[in-house]
Amino acid sequence: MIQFETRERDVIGLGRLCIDLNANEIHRPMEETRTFTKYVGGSPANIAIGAQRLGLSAGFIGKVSDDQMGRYIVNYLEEQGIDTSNVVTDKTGAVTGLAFTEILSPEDCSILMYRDNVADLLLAPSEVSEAYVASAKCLLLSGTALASSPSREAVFVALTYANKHNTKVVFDLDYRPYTWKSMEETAVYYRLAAEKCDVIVGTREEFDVMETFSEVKGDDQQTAREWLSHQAELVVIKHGQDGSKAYEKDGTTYRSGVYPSNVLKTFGAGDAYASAFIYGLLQGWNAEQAMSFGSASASIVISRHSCSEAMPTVADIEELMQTTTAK
Ligand SMILES: Nc1ncnc2c1ncn2[C@@H]1O[C@H](COP(=O)(O)OP(=O)(O)OP(=O)(O)O)[C@@H](O)[C@H]1O
Ligand SMILES: O=C(O)C[C@@H](O)[C@H](O)C(=O)CO
Repeated sequence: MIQFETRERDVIGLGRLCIDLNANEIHRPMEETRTFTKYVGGSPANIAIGAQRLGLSAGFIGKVSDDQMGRYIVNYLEEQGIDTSNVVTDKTGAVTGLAFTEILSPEDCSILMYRDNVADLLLAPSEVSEAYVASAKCLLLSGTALASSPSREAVFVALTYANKHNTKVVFDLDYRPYTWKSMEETAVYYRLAAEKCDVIVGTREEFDVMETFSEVKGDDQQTAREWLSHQAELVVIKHGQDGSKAYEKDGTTYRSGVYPSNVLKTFGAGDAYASAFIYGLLQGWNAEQAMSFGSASASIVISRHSCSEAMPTVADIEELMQTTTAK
């Protein structure tokens, strides 16, 4: 079980704050889409919003554009009760990343990302506060924040502060290929970060990317052995509809099934899972209980149109777990 310090704040997200534009006309290609609904997006933003929705106290370290979109994001975070004191506004004319989503079918969804000159990757090392990182029980790091400088260096400064103050780091790999120059670059920086993290969460495919230069070749137990040999106390490997597995340093392993869902769209599952999983760890639950809570949260979010706005409450999750059986 992960032991957290007693702190002012439960979790601080670090990474991108973006806008999701989810097609309203579902089950058709985006070429035929006329209208979208705007939501706050960005995986770490979704996770922080999900955590706050579950009653945790969340904050964020990030950078937004100096325009209506940036202000929309900050306003929304504040409406949710999330601390935005460490969300800075870019002054170089950078823009907000846009994620246009296409829902062709429950199984066939895609995301078109506009991420040129985005503000979130301009977060500077000097904009990461040591005291702020030290004020939280855990830091939620999105792997995409490592995709380019200066955000990359800001991440490593945040990791230094977190390790110094025993702020536990949850590293959600969140691999988004369109943000990286190459898979090799991703592998190098993911490894450097993962070796300084306490919990690592990713899909099998995301671990495969991180293990590009490793002996490990797609085997969950070898993956766990690799990353638990560093600082990590817990490695969680997600397998979509096949559920997820968790591995601890002492060899304990856990498995979680999935809760049947009336799937509208599949994206957002990982963010819902991560926020509820972090909630479980912070309650002192074991990994199996936390994973199950995460799976139930994911089942709810993929049945709804949004990601951030769809994040459930504890009551929502508990009701689903009481009325549905995971498989
Ligand atoms: N079709 C589904 N039905 C029910 N639960 C699902 C489904 N797909 C995913 N989940 C749940 O969500 C969790 C995370 O999903 P997945 O493994 O796809 O991660 P991910 O790829 O990070 O998600 P995302 O699609 O948001 O990027 C799974 O472990 C499972 O519990
Ligand atoms: O993380 C992104 O940049 C895209 C998200 O905003 C979107 O909601 C999603 O893919 C959730 O996983």
